[in-house]
Amino acid sequence: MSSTATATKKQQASSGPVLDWAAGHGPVTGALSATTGAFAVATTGAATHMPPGWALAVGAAGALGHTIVGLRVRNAGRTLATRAASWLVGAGWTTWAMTHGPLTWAALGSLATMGVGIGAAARSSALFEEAREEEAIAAERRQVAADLSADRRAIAAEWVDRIARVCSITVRVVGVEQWETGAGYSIDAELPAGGATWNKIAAESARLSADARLPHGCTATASPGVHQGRVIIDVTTVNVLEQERTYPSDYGPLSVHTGIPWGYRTNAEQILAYLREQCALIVGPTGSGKTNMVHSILAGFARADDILTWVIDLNAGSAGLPWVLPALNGEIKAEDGTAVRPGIDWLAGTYDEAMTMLDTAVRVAKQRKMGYQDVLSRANTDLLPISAKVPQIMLVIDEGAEILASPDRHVRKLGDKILEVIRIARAMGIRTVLTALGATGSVLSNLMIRREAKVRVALTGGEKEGMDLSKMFPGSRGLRVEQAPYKGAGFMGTPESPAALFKAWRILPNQVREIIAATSERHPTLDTVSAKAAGPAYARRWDSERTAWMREQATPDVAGTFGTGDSGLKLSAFNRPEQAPVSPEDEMLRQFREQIDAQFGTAPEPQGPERDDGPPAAGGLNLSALRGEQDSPAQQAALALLLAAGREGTGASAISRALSEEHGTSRQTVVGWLRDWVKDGTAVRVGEGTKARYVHRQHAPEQPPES
Ligand SMILES: Nc1ncnc2c1ncn2[C@@H]1O[C@H](COP(=O)(O)OP(=O)(O)OP(=O)(O)O)[C@@H](O)[C@H]1O
Repeated sequence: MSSTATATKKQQASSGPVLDWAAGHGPVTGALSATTGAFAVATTGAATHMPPGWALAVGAAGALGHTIVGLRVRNAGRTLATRAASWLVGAGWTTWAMTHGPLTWAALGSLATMGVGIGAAARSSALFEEAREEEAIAAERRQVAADLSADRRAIAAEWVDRIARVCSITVRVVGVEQWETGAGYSIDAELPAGGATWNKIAAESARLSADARLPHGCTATASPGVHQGRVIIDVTTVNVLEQERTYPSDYGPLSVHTGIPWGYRTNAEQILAYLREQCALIVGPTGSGKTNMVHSILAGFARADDILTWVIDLNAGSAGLPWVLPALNGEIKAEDGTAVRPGIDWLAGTYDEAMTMLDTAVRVAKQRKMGYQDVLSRANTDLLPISAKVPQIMLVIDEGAEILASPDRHVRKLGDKILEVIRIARAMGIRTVLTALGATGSVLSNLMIRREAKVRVALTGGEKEGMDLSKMFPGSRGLRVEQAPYKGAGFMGTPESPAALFKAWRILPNQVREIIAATSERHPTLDTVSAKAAGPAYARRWDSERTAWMREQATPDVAGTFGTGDSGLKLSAFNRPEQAPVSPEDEMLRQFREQIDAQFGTAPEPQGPERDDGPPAAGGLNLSALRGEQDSPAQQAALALLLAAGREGTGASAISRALSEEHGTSRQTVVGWLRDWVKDGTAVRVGEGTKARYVHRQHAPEQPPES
């Protein structure tokens, strides 16, 4: 819209002028309006013997009015002249026509010629006006660019001098790029002929930083440019490692394929961990911010729609509890008031549970290898294609490195299982994140860890003792512990991003709760092939006897695990005697079980590759109701197997085979249970004779609508 039209609109809106001298006309309508107006005035004026001088006076006033308005909206001189001339020519013709008679061929012919003339003049002045506006905008842009490049030129000149002074090399700066994060800039420079290399500048990093008077924690780091005669110098001007930055509040979906953000670099850019094939090792002494970092890692995994997170924490469960308790406690509800799923898929806090989890992981990996042969051959790959339907399992093992290096034979068994998972499960989509307090020598000398765990983090948090960065990041030079003296800060290196300074985001319990709520619907469920292999060990993971250890750990202030006093999780339900007819813990676990049962079924909802993704179906079987005296663990396990069998269903023989080792259940007993379940609607029998299968009602083909 032209400035004239804009000004007109504004004017109308504010004062509403009686005579609109700036009334919008195009070249054609303007000319038409002028000529028809002049003709009308001339004919009426002649008929009524109006003094011809009046027409001239009106024309002069029109020219004046339009000129004033034109000046106010800053029309070009050419536009003003065109408009004023149109008024005056029109008025002149009217005066002449009134004197000599408007209805003569001479008057009409000259009027038509005048109309065409006014139209052409108006068109040319409109075009000129448009061009003038465009030129003004371009000039403004040129000015901004000039200011910017003046800035860059100043930086370039300053660094050419500095490099000459400190390194005795005269470079030519090719480009300066200011970082979008505002934390510094990069200089692209050409090295002089004569064999100067980028390393010579890199070696003087500390002196260059001092010469540039950079704040503490900021660096000037040189790295190779596009070819060996070029160098890139990254200069940080703001020490973002010193600042406390909270976990980004965008909890949008992530994927194992697109990388999971674990923190940010000194240029404030996110650093991503790609864990489809890699395992990770995080080392941090007590107080370095390791627990906080684990929480921000779990946050990233919770946000992914193709990751299931299994956590082992034999140390009071602090790594996993905040991701389970708010859901377990019923503190968080979905928007529609239904229960939310915990932010992690399984939490092992005891030796036995950890062993069960690791055994399950091994079984799942082996089963996937067999069950997905056709998928692998169709995709022509030996890496199982991970998706929301066939999710990656991320095993997060707090102080896992200590488990691996433990002198205790019992604990070492767990360590061996961890190594087995790392060894066999890469292709099948199970990877581990191990944390370590330190003592990494023996762990890092383990070939399996060296080969498979190349995503590495060393949190220093000011700790200088026992931090051997050269072992954590072999081949990296110039990393010094004292560069990152802040909690949550340290070094991170991945196959994609060389080891360098970084910091983890601070994540507080309220964000953990927000993420649990925001991601509840997004978590995948274990695929049918894996769920079958996982069996009851997985399906019953939230059972009361299995989660009993949480009762001891669920002290009133789990917030302590976040190192914060006031904004911690308030696990009030643990301390609410009025809600605890038996004991607060039993009541809490009962509620949790009911919620999980009601919302998702205690067993996973296997979603085979053939099924659509979707939110977990509500109204799963309330297993809590079945958990009576007569309901034996074997029967519960059988029911879990039925659930895990999904749409395909299963039979008495298969169930009894699966139960025989642990429970010694006979086929006959299972037949009895199946018959009972068909009677009470828990299961549906499909097929006949040898093809007869039992399908849990959740997966039954024609499931009656829930009442
Ligand atoms: N990324 C961070 N940014 C800012 N401060 C942090 C960060 N991470 C940790 N901190 C601070 O450091 C303190 C200790 O953190 P955290 O409990 O995670 O350390 P830790 O290494 O797990 O120690 P411990 O083993 O004793 O639990 C926190 O209370 C917090 O004040």
